[in-house]
Amino acid sequence: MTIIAPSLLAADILNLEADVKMLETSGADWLHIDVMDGAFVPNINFGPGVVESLRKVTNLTLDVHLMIEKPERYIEDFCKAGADYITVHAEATNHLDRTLQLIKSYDVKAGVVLNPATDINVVRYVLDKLDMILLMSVNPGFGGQQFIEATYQKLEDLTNMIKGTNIKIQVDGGVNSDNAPKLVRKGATVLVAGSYILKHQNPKEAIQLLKRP
Ligand SMILES: O=C(CO)[C@H](O)[C@H](O)COP(=O)(O)O
Ligand SMILES: [Co+2]
Repeated sequence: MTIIAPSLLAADILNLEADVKMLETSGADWLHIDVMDGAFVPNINFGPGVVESLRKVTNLTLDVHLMIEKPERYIEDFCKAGADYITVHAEATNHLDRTLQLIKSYDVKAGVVLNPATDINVVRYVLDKLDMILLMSVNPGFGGQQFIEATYQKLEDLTNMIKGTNIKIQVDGGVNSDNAPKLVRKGATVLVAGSYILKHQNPKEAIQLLKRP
């Protein structure tokens, strides 16, 4: 069954707890928390304090997507705040292997994120340290962007590369009920969707449509 992770980037920040409860009752499996530093991406939002507050109000898996330069500086803070998964951009650190080891030292699940133009070969020699690989299907920094079609081929190539492992493949950016079935067919196991779910008039129906095989 595909895991659906609504992105809180599209939530009502002044009513975050209400949106979290609504997503729980609507069938969300995880919560995807986008963290942006205004340097790696041209936007700024949540820090570890928000993750800590979310941890107090939900038992859903907290999936933290770090869009920050040198993420190794903040791994301890996000692990202690209660993250279940932390994904770091391969493009944002000079020490990917060491950063993944650091995440795992806190007994938190570790993942690598690849921007649309980044080759999948950058994860080839760290597969043993990965619980998840996140393919960005938009350029990171903003919600509500259009899905990049080249993601399908990249996903197919990545699915072949990790065959025989338990690594999850997550796709993030412009995901909706039109592209979800093809993404799942090509190997995606976790779908992130912000605008599609949170701007839908019936988020429960939106989540069901994304889960449809
Ligand atoms: O990482 C992200 C942006 O950098 C978001 O998770 C992503 O854009 C989700 O939003 P949407 O589904 O609206 O595209
Ligand atoms: Co994201």
